[in-house]
Amino acid sequence: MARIDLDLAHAYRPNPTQDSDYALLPLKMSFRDGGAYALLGPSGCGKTTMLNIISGLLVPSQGTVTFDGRDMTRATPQERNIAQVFQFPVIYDTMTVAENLAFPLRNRKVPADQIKKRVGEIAEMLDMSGQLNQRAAGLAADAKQKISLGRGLVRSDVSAVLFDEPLTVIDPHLKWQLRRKLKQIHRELKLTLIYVTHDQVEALTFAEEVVVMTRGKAVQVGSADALFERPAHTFVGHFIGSPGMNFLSAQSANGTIEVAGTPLVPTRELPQGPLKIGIRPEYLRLSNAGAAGAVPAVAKQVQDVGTHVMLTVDAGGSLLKVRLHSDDRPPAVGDTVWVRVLDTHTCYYKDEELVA
Ligand SMILES: Nc1ncnc2c1ncn2[C@@H]1O[C@H](COP(=O)(O)OP(=O)(O)OP(=O)(O)O)[C@@H](O)[C@H]1O
Repeated sequence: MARIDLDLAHAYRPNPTQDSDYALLPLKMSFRDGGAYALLGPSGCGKTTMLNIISGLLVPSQGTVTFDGRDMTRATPQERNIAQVFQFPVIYDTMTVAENLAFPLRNRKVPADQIKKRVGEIAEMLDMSGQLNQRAAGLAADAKQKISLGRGLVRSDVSAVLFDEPLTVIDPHLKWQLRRKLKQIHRELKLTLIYVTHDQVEALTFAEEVVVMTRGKAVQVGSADALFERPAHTFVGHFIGSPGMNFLSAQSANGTIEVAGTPLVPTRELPQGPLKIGIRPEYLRLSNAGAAGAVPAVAKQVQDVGTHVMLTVDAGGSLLKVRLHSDDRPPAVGDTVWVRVLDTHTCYYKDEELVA
């Protein structure tokens, strides 16, 4: 296993001049030895480009990739000793499950008794012990993908295991099980794992640290908790959470902050000038008229989603989602309600970056 450091940028076209010419804008990032990471972001944000640069399938157009301080920028995937699991199964149909799992170890001339032991362990972790002697050809797509996962995880001497959307072909129920399984496997095997996905649930369940990417930029690297509580960029606020964070324009001057036409007293020291405040639907509370930190709003939609009621309100022209608590009385559409927009969970943004 290895610590992986990136200090690079990548453009697929020659002579990049503007930001949009880059698939990856200049970035510096470290992946800790033994850490579990997810690269999360919408289609086209640069996840696969970053993964291919780490694996050695792609040489960055500028900068370096180092493994434990050694320059690996131009090293092949074999020289980097990387295992990869792709979206679709890469296995040998004519071999049995056990032979497939053993293949990466046989290639490395690992002694037979060690192979047997390791294959047994991996099969057990993936609930495949009963299928070891079956031919891969007869198995369903998700069983085949489990073999691919197993082949990625079977060697304990790899620098890292890279996964590119590995659960795409798996049915939803099994997907849920496998996500948990991978997390458990990570705890047991302590391999460095880097996992690409555009699915936030997948990223947040699997990874200790999630790298959130948008338009060639890694905008935040953090735990699920940090991404939820303190999004470093408004994009992270929007992208993480269901629904995402609410944003309201605000104006800060001389110790007051005007939000949706209402002057409020901030509980924190804030920079002067135009700001955005961000507050999650889970933290936005209904309050009494005129309460500290609250603004008036008009109820636009009241939606019972089973576990809770989701209220949509219009506060000075901005629509906000409020997740009602069990003791809140849902208003009727058209009612004026007061919502507390300033509290300890409120985040403040200037030019889309978190400032307080
Ligand atoms: N071989 C290539 N040649 C030219 N441009 C490319 C190439 N591969 C990717 N790109 C561009 O680079 C940008 C980043 O693509 P990348 O595949 O890394 O994104 P992604 O986040 O993995 O997206 P997806 O989830 O759709 O795979 C996109 O604008 C894409 O069109």
